[in-house]
Amino acid sequence: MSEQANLSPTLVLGAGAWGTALAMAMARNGHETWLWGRDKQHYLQMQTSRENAKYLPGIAFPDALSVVDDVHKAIQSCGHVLISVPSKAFVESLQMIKPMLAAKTPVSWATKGLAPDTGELLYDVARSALGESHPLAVISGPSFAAEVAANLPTAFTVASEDGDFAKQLAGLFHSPTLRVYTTYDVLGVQIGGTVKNVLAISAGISDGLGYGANARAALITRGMAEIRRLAAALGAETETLFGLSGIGDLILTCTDDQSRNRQLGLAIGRGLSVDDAVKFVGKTVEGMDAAREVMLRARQADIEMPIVEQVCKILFEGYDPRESVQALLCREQKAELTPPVN
Ligand SMILES: NC(=O)C1=CN([C@@H]2O[C@H](COP(=O)(O)OP(=O)(O)OC[C@H]3O[C@@H](n4cnc5c(N)ncnc54)[C@H](O)[C@@H]3O)[C@@H](O)[C@H]2O)C=CC1
Ligand SMILES: O=C(CO)COP(=O)(O)O
Repeated sequence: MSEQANLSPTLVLGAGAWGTALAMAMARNGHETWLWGRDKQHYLQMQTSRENAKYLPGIAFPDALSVVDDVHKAIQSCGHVLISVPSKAFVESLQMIKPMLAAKTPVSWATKGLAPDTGELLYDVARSALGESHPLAVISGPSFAAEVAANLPTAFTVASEDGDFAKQLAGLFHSPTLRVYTTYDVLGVQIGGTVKNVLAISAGISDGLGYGANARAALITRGMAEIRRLAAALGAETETLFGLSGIGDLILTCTDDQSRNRQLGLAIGRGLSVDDAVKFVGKTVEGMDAAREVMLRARQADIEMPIVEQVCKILFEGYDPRESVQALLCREQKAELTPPVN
């Protein structure tokens, strides 16, 4: 993509919390931004009230943000599409835009997760669905939608193999309250953003059981070791995992109750069944699907991810969370670091 290409207007697909917050951030910078959600009633509400009362109540849309109804027309005339739907709707969104997308229109997404069932990285899914002509990018990092919408200081990362696209996309968001970094390591950014959701469930379970700060710190640190193992096996840069989309997002979601993944874990740890905990949270919890898919990728790569494995056992096999903690503690003694072999 050339440095002069124009990304404006951006069409944001998915009027949930994160799509809306990202649309507001771009529009606040004066970039024309179109927001589309699939629900007609929701569209009418946003159109009339100039806010997204369902997900981000009380925060007015900037003037440069328009809510659009005719998605087909919008896809044909936008300069860039940003997808912000849950991972289970990602493929469906690509299929919807594909027939209408102009040949080289850049596509980015803020979805965190893997493709359902196959565990494919969304970058690979998007590349094979859309072909080679579209610049692609992933947005990820420690960023709760409500804080971005409220204009609180935030930093996140844009990853693309196309450096010009990464720079221009980052530029749409960059502001005195939003620092946006770029990277070429799309693999590392996606792995960090996916696995941290599973680990946030584990941290929530531990806190819900009443275990202390030591246990939480151990889960974060050993969870990071699991992310590193998977990332290394798939060919990501280790450095990425020490950045915003790795350790940054892991800390955020494991420690703050705004995280829906952590909320699910807390509810399970406090004694709700998994089904009741899902109902209780009542929001998008990406770590549920991700747990299964991450485990699939770990088995394919023949690496150990014991915390993710225990989360899967609790979520899908009816394990008692206390038994899972015991299983983790009773693993054979291990070295954290062994001396280099000369
Ligand atoms: N909320 C947050 O703070 C952040 C969320 N994310 C990620 O962004 C993605 C979206 O999350 P949220 O916006 O928070 O979820 P949300 O639950 O607030 O909203 C999801 C939206 O997607 C819509 N949707 C579902 N299927 C759709 C389809 N097939 N076509 C069009 N729209 C569809 C829903 O109607 C809903 O409006 C997730 O992968 C999440 O992990 C990433 C960073 C921050
Ligand atoms: O990814 C997020 C913040 O970076 C949002 O986390 P939750 O999906 O757990 O709420």
